[in-house]
Amino acid sequence: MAAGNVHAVNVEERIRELADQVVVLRDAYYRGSPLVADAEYDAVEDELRGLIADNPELTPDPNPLDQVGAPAVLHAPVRHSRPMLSLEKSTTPEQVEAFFARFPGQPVVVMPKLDGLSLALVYENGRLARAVTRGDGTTGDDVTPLVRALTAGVPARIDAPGRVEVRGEAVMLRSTFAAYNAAHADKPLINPRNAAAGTLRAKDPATVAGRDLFFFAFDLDTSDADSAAADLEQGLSTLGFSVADMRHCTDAAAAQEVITTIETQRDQLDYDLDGAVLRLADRVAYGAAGTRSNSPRGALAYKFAAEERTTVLKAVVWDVGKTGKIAPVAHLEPVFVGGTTVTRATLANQEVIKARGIRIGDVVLVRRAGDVIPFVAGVLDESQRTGAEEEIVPPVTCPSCGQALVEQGNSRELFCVNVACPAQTVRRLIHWASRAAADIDAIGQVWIERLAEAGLLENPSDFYTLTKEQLLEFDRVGEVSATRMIDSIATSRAVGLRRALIGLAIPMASEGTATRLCRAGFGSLEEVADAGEERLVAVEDIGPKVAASLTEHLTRLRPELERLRERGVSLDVREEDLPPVVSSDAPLAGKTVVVTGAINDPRSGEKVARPTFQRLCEQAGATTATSVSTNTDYLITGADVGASKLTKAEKLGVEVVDQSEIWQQLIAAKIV
Ligand SMILES: NC(=O)c1ccc[n+]([C@@H]2O[C@H](COP(=O)([O-])OP(=O)(O)OC[C@H]3O[C@@H](n4cnc5c(N)ncnc54)[C@H](O)[C@@H]3O)[C@@H](O)[C@H]2O)c1
Ligand SMILES: [Zn+2]
Repeated sequence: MAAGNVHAVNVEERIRELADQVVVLRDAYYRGSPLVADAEYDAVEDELRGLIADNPELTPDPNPLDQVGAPAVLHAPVRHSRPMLSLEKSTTPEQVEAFFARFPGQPVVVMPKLDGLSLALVYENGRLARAVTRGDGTTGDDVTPLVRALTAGVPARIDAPGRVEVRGEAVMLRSTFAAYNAAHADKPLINPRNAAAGTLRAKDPATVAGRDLFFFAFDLDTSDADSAAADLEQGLSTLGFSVADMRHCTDAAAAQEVITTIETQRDQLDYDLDGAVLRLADRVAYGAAGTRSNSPRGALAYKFAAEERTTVLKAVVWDVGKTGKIAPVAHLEPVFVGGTTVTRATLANQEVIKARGIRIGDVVLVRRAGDVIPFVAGVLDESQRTGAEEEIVPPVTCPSCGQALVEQGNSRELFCVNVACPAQTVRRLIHWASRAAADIDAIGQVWIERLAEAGLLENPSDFYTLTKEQLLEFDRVGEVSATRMIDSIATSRAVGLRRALIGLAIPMASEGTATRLCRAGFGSLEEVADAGEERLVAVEDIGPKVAASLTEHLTRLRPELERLRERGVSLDVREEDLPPVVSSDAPLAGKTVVVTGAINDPRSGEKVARPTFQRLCEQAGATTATSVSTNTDYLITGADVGASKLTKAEKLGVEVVDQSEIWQQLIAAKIV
């Protein structure tokens, strides 16, 4: 038999196999229970597309790649005025260049490819008439009541005559997703996209209460051509929509730069995105470019690395933390996700493991998005189980010291309360030496473990009795490294109140707590230990639980504080931990501000780091906060501000102030 024939038969079979897989995977996905991660589904599509391109005569009929993925059931079908399509995908700069080459001279907007579900909002004479899902692209589901109840960013009225159709993406913000899962450990959502789709599939809005969504607009169609601007972004924002973050570009190089910016800023955004979208900025030009079987010609998607992948859960190790919390850590078959290779992920606590039904040996979905540590989001396809999977059994005694564990809170978190627990001892020593605390940078984790094992370290104060001679007795320690270690310890004696408090790892006391105590006028760690709960709760943002924990643990640590003092360690407040001296005519006195966007000094044009600018605002009398709340007076905006922060400010009635205005005040007050 000729080799060519074997090949042909195999290719034909493979194409059929892949096409069948696409149908099955899409069906499960659009029913709300995906069987694989998106990246794995995309790989199936890519292989199929590649084989069909090389063997056009073997194109399956029907070809699933020419269809828009559709949900199985439609409750209230509505036909779209024009099809809602998929997007052509690209992954290389050459493909971006080819897109620009197709439309010479046309300006293009580049925006995030939001990961939610698309919606069409139809307005008739200024009133929201219908909100419809994409469905199979031709016919979608009418989800108006759910959208009205749960989706922010969908105005009930707009100022435009006739029929106006606005399309965009309904997403669950990452902050909403995290808050919802924290409050519903027994019913966690798997990821924001699935959560958004599931929410708008609900039959009864009551069952999805708290699952708030946000609508970002990216498409506009008007019956009356003159009723909105030709520029897409301008048209949408004039009508009052939160527009997907669009940047105008006139050539491929500029677009590529924006794509890179979106990808690098991805972790700081409050929504999931799986790529960037390029699209003709002019609405008439976009319409005139027309469509292919399932995608518009005037747009192109650029795909980013996946933030979710599936892999095998090999084992679960219960890890003892510095406060005695015993947390389940997933050991995984290495997997590339969120830009790095992940081998460990958190499983949160025993309630979450139970709710997600995870077993050892399962193929699990791992999610690493934003600055959140990787976590195991669940098991997608239970039919892959072989029967050899094992239950995850929480320990009843401490894996380090053997003492019986205690359970705390609704999530039944496990704690070892033995203050002499060796694992906790080592964790606490490592924490004391870490950058945010004493910063003993010449002694790494491995050395701390070794020194603790040798009986030389038990408490942080023991660092300060170590001698060069003791260190030289260890293998592979020479004169140079021993001297470096001792010098590094000596430098750390200046640690001071704020960082020493961080270093002592008191349960519930955060870095913010330490900062606030310094600013509230506490002069030393002993003063905090002696203050009593009443004086502590008087400090802004310190509640009764934190105050009780501080008092209890600092009382217990009293002898340790004495030892630290005796060994020359400063526990007094440091200049840098105090609020800046504010002059009487400070322009921002008494104001609470949030800074967002890119900050530049208008005099030099140079970029200014956000913490530096915040410090300047503080010197002008302001208190800085990280997120907009009802307490915020001003949202100070730099360049490229995301729509979600602005909308939130608007909702809460917070005044939005451009950075230029603040710079003028800083300059006038001679702060800069
Ligand atoms: N896990 C699975 O088993 C599985 C199965 C099927 C599909 N999927 C996933 O679903 C997607 C399928 O592709 P698709 O056709 O639904 O969408 P697509 O990736 O082709 O993109 C089209 C969609 O992008 C959205 N979008 C977001 N931001 C946009 C913007 N700024 N401008 C225009 N559109 C924007 C719109 O909702 C639009 O419908 C892929 O991400 C795929 O991985 C996964
Ligand atoms: Zn223990």
